[in-house]
Amino acid sequence: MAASSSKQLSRFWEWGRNIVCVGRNYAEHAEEMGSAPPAEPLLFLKPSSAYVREGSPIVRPRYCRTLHHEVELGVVLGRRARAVPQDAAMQLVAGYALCLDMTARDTQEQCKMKGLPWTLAKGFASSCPVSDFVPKEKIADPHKLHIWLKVNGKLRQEGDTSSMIFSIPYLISYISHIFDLEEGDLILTGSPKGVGAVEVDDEIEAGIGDVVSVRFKVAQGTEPGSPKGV
Ligand SMILES: O=C(O)/C=C/C(=O)CC(=O)C(=O)O
Ligand SMILES: [Mg+2]
Repeated sequence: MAASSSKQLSRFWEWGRNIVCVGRNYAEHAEEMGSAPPAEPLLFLKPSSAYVREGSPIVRPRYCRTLHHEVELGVVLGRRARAVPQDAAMQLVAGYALCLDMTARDTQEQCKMKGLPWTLAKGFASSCPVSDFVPKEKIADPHKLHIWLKVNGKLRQEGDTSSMIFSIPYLISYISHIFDLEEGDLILTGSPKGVGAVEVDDEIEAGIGDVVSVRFKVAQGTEPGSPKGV
């Protein structure tokens, strides 16, 4: 199948595509979480309904008391990838996006203690805010990007993608040997250190250098029927 053009992929989040997340891909973030850096990529998924765009709020689920920000570089696939060797992986990339891996940290701690998957902590509605699509031609080297995040104007997180434990071609190749990646899929490549809590009415601003930035407000979820099992 031919690769999609940047124009076709500019609204990748509307396609209902997969969101594949990489955890503990920065040693200093693994350390701040009290976790060891992984020997192999740690993967989890968010549902495509987790996407949220500027103009809509990030909604803290009712079952969450400690909602954390994680700023991450997102990689958007331009075509299907199955068992791709590392040296061919970058040809499948269409572009990038600034992404937030919003995390119900208290729920995640409960899940970790009970040996449960992280879905409730990582996959709730609006847990994946994304920026505009950045075509790959605009990024000279995705492993030399400064990603940053402010809360109410105060710098909370910054990191350089050169510090990733597993590179983008390694991740694409690794994931594509487990399941097919599809055109429009998004890979969140992990958070640098400095994750922290946000409160209702806070404003998050985050970006990739001066290439792209986004702003989101935090709101309280009001849906009844919150999970009680965690
Ligand atoms: O190690 C932990 O307790 C938590 C790790 C994460 O939440 C993983 C990520 O999402 C990440 O590193 O970006
Ligand atoms: Mg993350």
